Amino acid sequence: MAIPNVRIPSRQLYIDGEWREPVKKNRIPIISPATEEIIGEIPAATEEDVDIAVEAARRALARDDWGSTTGAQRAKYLRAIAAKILERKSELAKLESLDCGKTLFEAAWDMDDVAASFEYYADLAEALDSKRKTPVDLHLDSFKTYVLREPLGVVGLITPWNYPLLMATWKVAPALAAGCAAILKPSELASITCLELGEICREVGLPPGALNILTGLGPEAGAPLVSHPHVDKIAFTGSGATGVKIMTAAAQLVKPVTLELGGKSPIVVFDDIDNLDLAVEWTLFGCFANAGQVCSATSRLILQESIASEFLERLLLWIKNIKISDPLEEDCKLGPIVSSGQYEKVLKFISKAKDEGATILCGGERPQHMKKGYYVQPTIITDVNTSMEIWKEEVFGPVLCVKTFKTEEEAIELANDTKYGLASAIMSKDVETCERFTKAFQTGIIWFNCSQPTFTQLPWGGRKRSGFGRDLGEWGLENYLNIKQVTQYTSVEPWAFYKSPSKV
Ligand SMILES: NC(=O)c1ccc[n+]([C@@H]2O[C@H](COP(=O)([O-])OP(=O)(O)OC[C@H]3O[C@@H](n4cnc5c(N)ncnc54)[C@H](O)[C@@H]3O)[C@@H](O)[C@H]2O)c1
Ligand SMILES: C[N+](C)(C)CCCC=O
Ligand code: NA
Repeated sequence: MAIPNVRIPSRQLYIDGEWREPVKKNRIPIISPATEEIIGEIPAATEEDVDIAVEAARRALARDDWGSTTGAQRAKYLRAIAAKILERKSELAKLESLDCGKTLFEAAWDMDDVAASFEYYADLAEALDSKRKTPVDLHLDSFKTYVLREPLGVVGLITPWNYPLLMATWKVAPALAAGCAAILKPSELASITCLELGEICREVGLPPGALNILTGLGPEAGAPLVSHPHVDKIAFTGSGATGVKIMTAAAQLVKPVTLELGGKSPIVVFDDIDNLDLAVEWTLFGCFANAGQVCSATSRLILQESIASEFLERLLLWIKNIKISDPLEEDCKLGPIVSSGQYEKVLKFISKAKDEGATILCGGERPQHMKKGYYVQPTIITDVNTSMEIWKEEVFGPVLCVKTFKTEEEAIELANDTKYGLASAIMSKDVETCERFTKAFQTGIIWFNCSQPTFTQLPWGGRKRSGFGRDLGEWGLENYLNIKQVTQYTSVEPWAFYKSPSKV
């Protein structure tokens, strides 16, 4: 096994521009998903730390060095952060891989995306200066009006472990671009790189309190953020169950939330595809990248019956080439699941599918050559019916389930046969078929002839039980802006609704 030449920094909470020990001094061990060993620890914030961080954020908004900045000034901080991320890319990628088990290659990809997101929102922060005040012409002589776009205030950002720094960045970068003061609560299962973002913010001189980073458990550090009266908005990415808790708690204060939740996304493959291998590779990538721990994973393969057996044979051949190893090893294509809890959950989904009568076409177990770590083989499940758990529930592991279809109507029905609505993919050479599916798919993201490519400029989010609101693109920035209308009476004439006492 490759021994990583990277030290895991020991950090405190990042509050008000400095490192602070949690009030209760609690810490949480970091367990390597590849070796099951304790490799470090993170600070565990509680309600008391949330109060301190919220006050620091409020002070930042009240101070000129953050609260009165122009978008162009904020863009400089965002670009400086992007530059530092790239400078430390190799180290950050290793830390991410050690912490959550993703392959080093994918972790390095993430770091490029992180830097690109900070750069992108730097551009949008600059552009915001000219859009801050928009006159609205009412075609009236007596009124002049305009609309202001202002920072929303103090925002709480609660994020998951599958793309730790990237998911945090999708919220931190637009929140800072908008001029908000933010409190980030990353997942307790993978917080290392998010804490390093704190060090980067300190190094680039981001004004104290503009970004605070509180690591810790969901109920202890996340919940108090949601119910804090001075947190103006919660942006959340994570599981549906937590999303419901957050929405319920936020509703008590009529606090706005955006929720990016899970999915059970379909990939529909038609028999007119020219290149079977191309479709096979996207199918694999769509379900097994990041060991299937992707909210948008296309984990339901819906195959046209006429090519089903040939397609499955090709899938089995390609799967043999997936290198399962320590995620830091060169060419590793499948690392471990993030934690023992998630690992057990994935194996339970597979055994329940077997119990319900499905066939495990390949995989289904821990790979024999991996003696330690939370590894699961890439798994394909056939003979699935639509009442089975494996068809309906998000596994969040390398598990693909397969059904076949004869007609387009049947394919659409199967694709939409889910409570989720995040993403869908279609593989066909016929543009009109693809367009009909675009209309029919009940999801926020649609991929033609591919699965998963994600671009910072495009809106990301779902509908149905996959949540609401959009990260990324200009929509991501809107999440953190308050819209304020200003109406001015410009006439010198009386309003004349009441009778004036001076006019007897
Ligand atoms: N739609 C998307 O863009 C997207 C992206 C990544 C992950 N996900 C989803 O996230 C899930 C996996 O992530 P996870 O296991 O980290 O999710 P999770 O819901 O367990 O945790 C997410 C975050 O919420 C916090 N949290 C937990 N309980 C809380 C509470 N009561 N109050 C406030 N915060 C609380 C956690 O500490 C963590 O930071 C999957 O379902 C996946 O589909 C969605
Ligand atoms: C950029 N990816 C790979 C599509 C990740 C999406 C985030 C959801 O888990
Ligand atoms: Na971890």
